[in-house]
Amino acid sequence: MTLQAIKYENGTLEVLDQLLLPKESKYIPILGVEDGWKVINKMQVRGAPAIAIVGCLSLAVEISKEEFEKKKALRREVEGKLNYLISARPTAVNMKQAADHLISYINSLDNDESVSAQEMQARFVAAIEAMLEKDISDNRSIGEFGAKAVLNNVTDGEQVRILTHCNTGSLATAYFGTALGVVRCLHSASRLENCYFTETRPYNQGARLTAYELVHDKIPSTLVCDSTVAYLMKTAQINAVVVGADRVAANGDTANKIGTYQIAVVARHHEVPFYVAAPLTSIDFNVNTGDNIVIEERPQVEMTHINNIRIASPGNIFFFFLIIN
Ligand SMILES: CSC[C@@H](O)[C@@H](O)C(=O)COP(=O)(O)O
Repeated sequence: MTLQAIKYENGTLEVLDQLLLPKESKYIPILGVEDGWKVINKMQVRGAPAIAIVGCLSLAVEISKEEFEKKKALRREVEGKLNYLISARPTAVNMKQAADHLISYINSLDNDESVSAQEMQARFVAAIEAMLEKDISDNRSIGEFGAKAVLNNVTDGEQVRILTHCNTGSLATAYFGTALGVVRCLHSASRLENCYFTETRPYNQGARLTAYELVHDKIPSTLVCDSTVAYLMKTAQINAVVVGADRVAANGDTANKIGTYQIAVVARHHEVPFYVAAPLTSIDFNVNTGDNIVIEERPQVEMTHINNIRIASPGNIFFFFLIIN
């Protein structure tokens, strides 16, 4: 059975509610942009590439239902709604890149006098639908390149131990994944001894989602506490750390799930190669360095509660770790 977090067919969209996983597999119908914005903002769908795909597909669903007599009206609606979707989660750049690309595409269709309003609508929806296929083929390439890069540092035939953080698999993308795609490729080449993955507080994308995917694919793996990473590197002979990215600045600085930085520092200390596996759509050439990446601030309840049960002592505490991306 294939793990399918995004189900789209002929203008109908459903997404797997990732907040309920692994306890429950429930799909949420997305009837338009407002629903798309909500599932992204509430993190029912998450992972930078999946955010962009679901955001854009929610727009495809909405405009497929409408009739446009004037091309300008379609262009205006598309532009406004894409800009709105970007605001759902600011750090992941993929939605912004997709919006820029689609806005310039719709402008070119608008300027082309041989294209009717109906044709413009159909072509625009087809361009969004193509994003799904493109993401899957990009992920497979990332997986292959990444596996090769990791294996370049080890002797012929040696099996490797990988550490990853957060969830970067089928649930975070259209399918296959970025960093987890590298793990999948190493496993199918019979070169993976074990994939260690962090629980990834506060939202436990590792414990809930990466665990779910690795068990599903029968990939040898071990869940570790976030605070185990330094000890693991000292004792478990990790061959490489592979993580995803929410946004990569022009100089290579990378923003990813909170905790990624400390893993990178520890990897450097232990001389373990550290790889960021990401598609070109995660690179933001408009931002020179990581200092200029807008970091998302999440509600403190995501840290103080698990499944609506308070785990932090109540009181007037200043919660420093509000920033989780
Ligand atoms: C292929 S997913 C890339 C990143 O988005 C991923 O590494 C990550 O940190 C996801 O964080 P999330 O906050 O769950 O959206």
